[in-house]
Amino acid sequence: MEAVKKQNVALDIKALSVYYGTHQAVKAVDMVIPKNKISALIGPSGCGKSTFLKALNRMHDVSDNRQVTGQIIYQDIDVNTDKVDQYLLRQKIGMVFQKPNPFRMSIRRNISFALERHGLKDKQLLADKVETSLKQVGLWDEVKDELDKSALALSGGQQQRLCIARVLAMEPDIILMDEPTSALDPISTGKIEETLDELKKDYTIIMVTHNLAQASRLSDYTGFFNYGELIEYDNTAKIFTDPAVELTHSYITGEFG
Ligand SMILES: Nc1ncnc2c1ncn2[C@@H]1O[C@H](COP(=O)(O)OP(=O)(O)OP(=O)(O)O)[C@@H](O)[C@H]1O
Repeated sequence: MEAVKKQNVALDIKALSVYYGTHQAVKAVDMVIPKNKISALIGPSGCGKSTFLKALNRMHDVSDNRQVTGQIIYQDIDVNTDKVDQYLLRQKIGMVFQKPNPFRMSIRRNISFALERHGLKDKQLLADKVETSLKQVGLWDEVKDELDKSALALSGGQQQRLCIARVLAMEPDIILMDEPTSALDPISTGKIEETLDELKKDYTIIMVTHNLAQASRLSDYTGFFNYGELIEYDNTAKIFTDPAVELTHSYITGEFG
């Protein structure tokens, strides 16, 4: 991949390894992730994509016999150290999971809850935040008249867009997504893809996907993982048409996986 200018780097990952006990699930990954682009992470089941993604905002509970070594440079700081407040880090590097996980609360509260806990009290500001973030995910028109209804009454696709809106309300720089559409129908998937395409103007998105067609139509860059190693990371068009490594070609063409 061509060098990325420093001001365009969202994350500079150096020799990142993750261990579950003695099992090394991620093996010394180096990766420079460009800002305001969508990067897709692909590879066969169990190759360490989710483990890698979770390490980026320190979701691994080290007390659980896990170890994460290496550096994750975000805004000139290595965030893979205990000195960094994980709570603040997760605001700046938010996460959306495979299965929509809205809080058991109203649509409005799903967005405002964390903001209120952060001390935002002004009702008008809170209302503005709810509206803006729901508009960003294209959900506002669908829910504006029922903001006090339970979020659990929404469809799966709407719930996932609400979860994305909830992350956006915290004003992150980077959004991590672990197979964000794999539990959704094709229409909801299409809406989320449209949303992500729109969001990348302002946010860096790093997304694990099993869906190669999705990676190829949506992402700017693609990283191929195998057995915990990053085999290659490059422009998506290059990975899908002319990868540097034969193994990537075999995976893309469905020879294994
Ligand atoms: N909580 C855990 N404890 C122990 N080993 C784990 C744990 N989670 C994952 N692993 C192991 O780490 C390796 C990588 O798993 P991971 O879920 O990161 O892969 P993946 O590429 O995201 O897989 P998939 O595409 O199936 O979701 C696998 O060998 C898996 O068995």
